[in-house]
Amino acid sequence: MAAMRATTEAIHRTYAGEVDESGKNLGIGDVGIDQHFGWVMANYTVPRLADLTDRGIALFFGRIWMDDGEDFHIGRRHIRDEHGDPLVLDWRAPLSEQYYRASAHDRRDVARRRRFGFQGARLTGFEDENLLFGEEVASDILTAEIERPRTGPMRDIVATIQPEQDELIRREAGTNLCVQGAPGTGKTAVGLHRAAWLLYNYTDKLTKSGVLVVGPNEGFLSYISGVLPTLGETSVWQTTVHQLTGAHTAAATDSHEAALVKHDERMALVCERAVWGHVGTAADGGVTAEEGLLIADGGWRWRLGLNFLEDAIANARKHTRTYTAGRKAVEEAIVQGVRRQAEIRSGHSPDGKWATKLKRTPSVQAFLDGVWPKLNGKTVMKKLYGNPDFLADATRGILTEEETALLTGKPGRPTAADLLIMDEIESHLKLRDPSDSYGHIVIDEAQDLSPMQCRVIARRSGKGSVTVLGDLAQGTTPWAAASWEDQMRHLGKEQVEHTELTTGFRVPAVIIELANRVLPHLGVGVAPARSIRSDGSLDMVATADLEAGVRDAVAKALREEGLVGVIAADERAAALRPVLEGTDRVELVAASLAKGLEYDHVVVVEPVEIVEAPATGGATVEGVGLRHLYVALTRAVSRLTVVHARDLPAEMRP
Ligand SMILES: Nc1ncnc2c1ncn2[C@@H]1O[C@H](COP(=O)(O)OP(=O)(O)OP(=O)(O)O)[C@@H](O)[C@H]1O
Repeated sequence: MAAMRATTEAIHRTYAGEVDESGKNLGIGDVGIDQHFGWVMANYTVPRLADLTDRGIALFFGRIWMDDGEDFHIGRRHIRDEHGDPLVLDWRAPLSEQYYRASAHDRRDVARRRRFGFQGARLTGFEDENLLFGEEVASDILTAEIERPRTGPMRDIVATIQPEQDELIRREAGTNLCVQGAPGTGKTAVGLHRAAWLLYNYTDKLTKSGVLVVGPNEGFLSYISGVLPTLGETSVWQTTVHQLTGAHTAAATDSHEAALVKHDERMALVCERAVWGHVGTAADGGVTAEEGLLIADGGWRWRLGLNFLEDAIANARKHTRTYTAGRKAVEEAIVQGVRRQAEIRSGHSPDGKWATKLKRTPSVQAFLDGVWPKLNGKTVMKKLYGNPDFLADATRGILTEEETALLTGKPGRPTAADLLIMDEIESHLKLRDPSDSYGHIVIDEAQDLSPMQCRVIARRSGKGSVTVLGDLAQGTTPWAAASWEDQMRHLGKEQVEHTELTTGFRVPAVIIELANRVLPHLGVGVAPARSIRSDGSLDMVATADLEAGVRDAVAKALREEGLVGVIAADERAAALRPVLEGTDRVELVAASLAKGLEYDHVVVVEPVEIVEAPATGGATVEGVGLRHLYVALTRAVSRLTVVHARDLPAEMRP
């Protein structure tokens, strides 16, 4: 890599004089083609030099010997020798698939595979599998990697990607993938590595259209945000659902009941009717059968009949996708109608200037305003929330009267759900610019999205594909999905490959067994995780003084390496803050925010409080507390201590 860097530096030095710091061509040096070439080269070498920086991570982690005698190293990036021949293959290159997928049963022309163990850039060992002789080794290097103490944000797993994960990561770009997986089965890891694989293999298409990763909250994003950059991908935009839907700018909050209605999929129908319901008949435009529409055009007076106008409106309604385009189509039909009359009368066709003038004629504009009034999102929202008759018309047969009564708000001070409604309304008014949608979107914790949130994402996906990751058992929002088929429908994808992951990489068997007791009580038919880990420990501590119990548990946990996460019901977590103040390596997490995170040692505080706690915002959502507990119990990589002063919830008992 040092040699590759030196070559690139030399190229950069040769041409860098031809651009200034902003990358602008200074116009010095050779003229014409040569100058342009120099400019391109100088720009090209800048990101490449950044890419060739030694990050103190081993450049390779595997090697395969093929049946024909060739052998390859597999690593984080491509490395070539001075002749341009590959020394290390990028893990995303097609040939690397053989490294990840070959087995004694399905060798894929691989005779022998070697895994290297590293700490930083220091080689610590290697293990060989002679596939030709049918050897399959339970990898100590994989085990060590999984059990390694966590010191901070999530890391990449390129060195130890498992065959069933690799199979998902490398699905071709057009595939819409939906992955249901129990806690710790590597869903997030698969999603992020898939994003990197796609960008490498479909560079042209995807760097232009963009790849987006959507996560549930800021904490989760900062936990995962380092993975793609270590894989050399800095162009992926990572965002929370709230940022994507603009909810972070919301100025008001809905009651729980109002939010439920506003997030419901039936709201999409309400929005559709609220917009398209504005389309009237020719009579609304002041036209009668006797008179028709009279249009003054210089010295001429044209007349369009009622039937012609009704047909024009019906055609526009049928053939245009957006309301705004519909109005234009009627306007166009009027021009065409008059043009034909003019042609017959004068023998020649009037020009474009004439057409523009005709459209501006007061009678044409008045007709259009009556039949197809100009709208924008704000005016529709205002009418929906401010005009009871309009609201009743828009919701009739779709929502009940009680539900309709909950649809209130101030468009100037929208709630998070109002912004979804606004986005939906706008989608009927105007088509989104196709360049605003992403080539691929990875959606994590997708079970928590409401139908209306899914639809916002769908509109930003357009013709692009998605990787949808989640666990129905960890759904904790009031609108959490009950089925992946429905969720994918809301996301606008019809062709979907569904798959379920059950091998647990995070949580050791003793701990997952405890969590799996809770699973049958969550009302979802998903498969439990089977841990590949037989290590780990579980401690149940009954105490009379909860705070003292937590303090003790944390002190004990700190005797071991790694991060400690203390998870408690939201209110309890706030109360514990002063108790844990100033302790290094300890993070206090409210149960409602623990999703997606992991710690070497987890202390779960008073499970029964987590079960009883209302959902965020004070609402009571049936069963949500138990799901928060399930999430909390599945965050530990090595050790779990459950501290309780009250009885444990019945669902945790054997
Ligand atoms: N092949 C692997 N090699 C090493 N570590 C792995 C592998 N697959 C997953 N892991 C690790 O297992 C842990 C759990 O993975 P991840 O967070 O992706 O699971 P998840 O299914 O998203 O979990 P949750 O449902 O709890 O959010 C992570 O620390 C991840 O790095």
